[in-house]
Amino acid sequence: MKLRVSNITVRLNSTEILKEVSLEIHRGEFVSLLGPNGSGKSTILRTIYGILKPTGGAVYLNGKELNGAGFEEVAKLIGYLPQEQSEANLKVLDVVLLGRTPYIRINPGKDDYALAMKALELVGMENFAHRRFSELSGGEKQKVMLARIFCQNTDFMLLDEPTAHLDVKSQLEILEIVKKMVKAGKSTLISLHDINLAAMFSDRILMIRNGKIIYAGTPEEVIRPDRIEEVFGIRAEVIRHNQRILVIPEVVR
Ligand SMILES: Nc1ncnc2c1ncn2[C@@H]1O[C@H](COP(=O)(O)OP(=O)(O)OP(=O)(O)O)[C@@H](O)[C@H]1O
Repeated sequence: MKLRVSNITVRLNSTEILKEVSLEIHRGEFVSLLGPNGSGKSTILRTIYGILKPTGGAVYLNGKELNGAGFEEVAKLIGYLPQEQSEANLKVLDVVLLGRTPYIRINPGKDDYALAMKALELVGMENFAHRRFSELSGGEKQKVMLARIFCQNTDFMLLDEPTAHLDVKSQLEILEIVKKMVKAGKSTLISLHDINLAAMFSDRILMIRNGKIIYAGTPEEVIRPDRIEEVFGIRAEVIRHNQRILVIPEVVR
């Protein structure tokens, strides 16, 4: 399992949003994209999934170019959690079952329902199975959307801000689930805003600014005060505590 993004350039409305971005993700890797608002994190994820077409470069999964592959083929290999949640007027269980779409021929079978319920249990939302998705809170919706990705059971997960809307315990629980899946052989590329969470869970971090990956490496290599200042425009102290990296931003005046 290897995902290779080779020199992709993306132009939207004649503005160059991504500039020759290259990256690789291997089996069993948890890789985070860190960067300020508008730096291009979602655009990278959307381009890998094939929603946006690059004007230059290409995306390869296991050596095969993804551009041109059919939706079903891609959806069996890659699960994509978008930033915005669908407001579909469906029951929670049916939203999760959408993750089984690439595998379902006519109607979902017993196994599909069982996998969807298991995924809901994984995110602690099994009691919400028969509620309307549109009536849930932001965090509850986020967990249901994650359950959908988990029951899609792909080798590769693209997660755009999976912890947005979640309380601190849920943030840790969700990233723990993803980490466990990664340890079991899956891979993930995650866009995150919380530098401390990224440092805690990532094998590697890609720092992006103005549509370019400018630093890449382990959290120890990348999370440094000078780099945080360059990428985010803030001063921060970086401390090591109990083998963890903690970033303490200075108050911006
Ligand atoms: N369809 C579009 N047309 C023109 N510009 C676009 C379009 N979609 C996105 N952009 C711009 O591309 C840039 C990158 O957006 P993107 O959503 O990838 O950033 P991001 O790093 O994910 O930001 P955030 O942290 O705020 O989610 C932004 O400046 C955005 O305004």
